[in-house]
Amino acid sequence: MSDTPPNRGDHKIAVHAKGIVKSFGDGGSKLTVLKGVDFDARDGEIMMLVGPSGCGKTTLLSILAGTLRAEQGSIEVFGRQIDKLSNGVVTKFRAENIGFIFQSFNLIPTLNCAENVSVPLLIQGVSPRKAEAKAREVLAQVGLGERWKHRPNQLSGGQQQRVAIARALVHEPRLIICDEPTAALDAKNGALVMDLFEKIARVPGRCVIIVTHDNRIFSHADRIAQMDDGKIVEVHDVDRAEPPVFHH
Ligand SMILES: Nc1ncnc2c1ncn2[C@@H]1O[C@H](COP(=O)(O)OP(=O)(O)OP(=O)(O)O)[C@@H](O)[C@H]1O
Repeated sequence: MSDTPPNRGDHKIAVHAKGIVKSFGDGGSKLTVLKGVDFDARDGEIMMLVGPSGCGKTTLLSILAGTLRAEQGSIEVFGRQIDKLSNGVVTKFRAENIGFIFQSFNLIPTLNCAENVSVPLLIQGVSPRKAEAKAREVLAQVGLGERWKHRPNQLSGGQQQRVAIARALVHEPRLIICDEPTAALDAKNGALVMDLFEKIARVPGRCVIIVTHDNRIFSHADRIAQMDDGKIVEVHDVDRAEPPVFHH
């Protein structure tokens, strides 16, 4: 696509969210989860988002990915203001530009791994044969080359998580948004996946945003935003040699 990320200060900004407010429910049961979130992620970086359970991280990710609408605030993704787009246009924008890895994997149980991973390519009109070949290539990159014919229920939780990661990466989206991508992974596979994210994020025009509680992966971040009670309270630059420790 032709949108160019805007420059802010010395950095190109891939994602710029300002004043995001989001509530669930109404009347007496109304819960305001995001209370004016300002959040930036730069072009070419891995940005992590941490914070206590229930502080609004997943809600913010869903709004950045355009799967949930904010009540107030603006969101630019690679220079495109997605909060102003109609549902249909946002869905198309997401399909072309965003890979979303959900906490719950959301794999289709009746499809095998390669078919699951092919879905974003098929949506873009790639032929099934080409889509499956590309899907198998990406499955091999996440260490599941031999398992492409398995159905999700024939895989462990960690293997399913890697299939979900392959599906989010297969169409080479510019923005990858991940909710706890390493939660079900052992150290070896967690490192494999993070290496892959690093390769992706470092390419200009790309960006990876990760919500995580996994302090084993903090050293892979360029910056870490800390969230509390519906707001970003601090943003740290990461010292690779001495990644920060957060307590939840
Ligand atoms: N669809 C919804 N309807 C009502 N309440 C919701 C909905 N989605 C989230 N919430 C509430 O919003 C709050 C924030 O949830 P969210 O999932 O964003 O938190 P989180 O920081 O990602 O938590 P965790 O680290 O436990 O995943 C929680 O109190 C949750 O119960």
